[in-house]
Order: sequence, then C-alpha cells, then structure tokens
Amino acid sequence: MRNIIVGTRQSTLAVTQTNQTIQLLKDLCTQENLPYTFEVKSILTRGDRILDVTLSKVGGKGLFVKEIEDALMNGEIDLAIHSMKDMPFELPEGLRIGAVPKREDPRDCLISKDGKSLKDLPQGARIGTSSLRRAAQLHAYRPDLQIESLRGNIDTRLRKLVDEGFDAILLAAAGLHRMGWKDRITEYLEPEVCLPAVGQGALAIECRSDDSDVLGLLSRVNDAVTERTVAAERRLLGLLNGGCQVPIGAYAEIEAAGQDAELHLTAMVASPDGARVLKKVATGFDPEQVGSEVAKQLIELGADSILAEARE
Ligand SMILES: NCc1[nH]cc(CCC(=O)O)c1CC(=O)O
Repeated sequence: MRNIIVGTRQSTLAVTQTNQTIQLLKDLCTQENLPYTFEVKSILTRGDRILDVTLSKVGGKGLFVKEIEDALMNGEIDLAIHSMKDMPFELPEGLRIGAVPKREDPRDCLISKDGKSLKDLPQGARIGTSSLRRAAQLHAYRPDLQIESLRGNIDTRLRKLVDEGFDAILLAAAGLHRMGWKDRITEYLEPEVCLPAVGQGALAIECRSDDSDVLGLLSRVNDAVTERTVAAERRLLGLLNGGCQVPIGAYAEIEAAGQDAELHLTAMVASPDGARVLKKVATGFDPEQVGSEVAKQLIELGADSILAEARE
C-alpha cells in the first residue's frame, strides 16, 4: 500500500478541484483494486499571499505554482492538481504533467446583477474583470462598457459584484461549475465573442517524472481529446511567449469523430484597449503543428508588437 500525498493551494476552488480529482482516483483504485490511499496537504503560495497586487506586475502565472513544484521536487508531496491556465509553459526539470482529465466548460461567462445579458446591459455599465484578455474582447464587442479592476478568488469576486456595485463581472464557467455555482451564471460567452484563456477549463495533474507508480495511475484518468486540444493551445502560448499575463485567447476543438480527428484552433491577440484584435484559425492533425501555424500567422499580422506593448 502506498499513501499518495496531494498538495493543494488553499483557495476554495483549488481545494474543491483537488478533492474532486482525488475522488476520481479513489474510484479508479476501488474498481481496479489498486494499492493506493490519498492524503491532502495544503500549501500557501506566494500568489495567494499577494492576491491584491496586480499579478502581472509581480511575476504572473508562476506564482501559484512555484511553491507547489518545490514541494513536489523535494518529496513533500507526490502529486498536485492545477488549473491548466495557471500553468507556465515550461515545467521544471524532473516534473511533468502526468494527466489532463476531461475538460470542463472552457467558456467565460457573465454574472450580472439584474440578469441582463451582455447585449442588454445599459450604456456605460460597470463591468469587473482584471483579465486583459477579457477586457480587450469585451471592449471590442461593447466599446461603451466601463471595465474596472476586480481581483481575488472566485468567491471574493462574486462578493465584490454586490459589494462594489458592478453591473456584471466575468469569470470562467469551469470554476463556477466545479464549485456547484452554475445557477449564478447569467450568460455563457461563446468563443466568437470572448476566446477563453489557453487551457481554460482543463486541469493539469503534475508529478515527478520518475514516479512510475503515480504516472501509471494518472495515465488512467487522462483524456486524449483534452490533451491534444490543450497541447495545441499551449504550443501557441509558448511561441507567442505568453507566459506572463497578456491578452491572448485560444480555443482548440476536435470534431465529434473522436481523439484522432482533425483539430481546429482559433486564437487572438489584442491590444489591452481592444482597439486592435488579431484573430487566426488553423486546422490539422498534429497539435504542435496547428499551434505553430496559428502563432506564425498572428506574428505575421503584428502580434509581437501588440504583445510587447501590453507587457510594458
Ligand atoms: N484566473 C484564475 C483562475 N484560474 C483558474 C480558474 C478557473 C477556471 C479554469 O480552471 O480554467 C480561475 C478563475 C477564473 O478565471 O474565473
């Protein structure tokens, strides 16, 4: 019998998705009579300690992941469940993503105070979001809306919708679904209106590259379709150097035919004010190649200069 120690951040979403994934693994172990037990260990990350500061200014995505990865490498924990969209493009030596389970809803959604859809919000309505990607696309769709900063974990943001008098806020549907808060959602935003973040809705289960027990177990909860689509999106992100918080959106889909079918990737790069929005689509079988193709086309259109500006 081996006890697998699972590290998690302390946010309610992190704890929830960790517990849900452990349940999936436990069910598998029961069904197949596998000799593993699981224990949760909570870890305080720098990102959680400084949630109120502009994340892009203090180091971006990696902040939520660094302490967890240190704990994986020194053997304090054996496994960690991250939101894929919080994962930096490159993993440290010795660690790998052992599984990408089936993706939750990848879309962003609108939670509005009076149940009004994005189209029907009053002129100049105040919308809360701190994502440059969401702000840029919202601005391109409804230039009259007033976009204001909104930080914190999803529970904090839902509270601020009321406390800070926003007309609406934007969040990822996946987080709300996992928390059991689907009924708070007013409207799902289709990718044509708001392309999600790379990897949004997917989880990454990270472990040590040499932990064959854990790798064997994780391979059983991997979803090949999610793995391929996320690989295309992350390839694009890597080539556009999108490691920090930049206005990049991407979404890959595979036709119903299944995991070996053709993959479509749509991606966009926007100036933070939404005045310039570049969008490209590519189709193919190899995720890496489709990701590279879209990245190349966006760079030809001038994505590099927009991203350089956004990083300043
Ligand atoms: N930016 C933080 C973050 N990281 C992951 C999710 C949940 C959605 C997901 O797992 O993709 C969220 C909240 C949000 O963007 O609303």
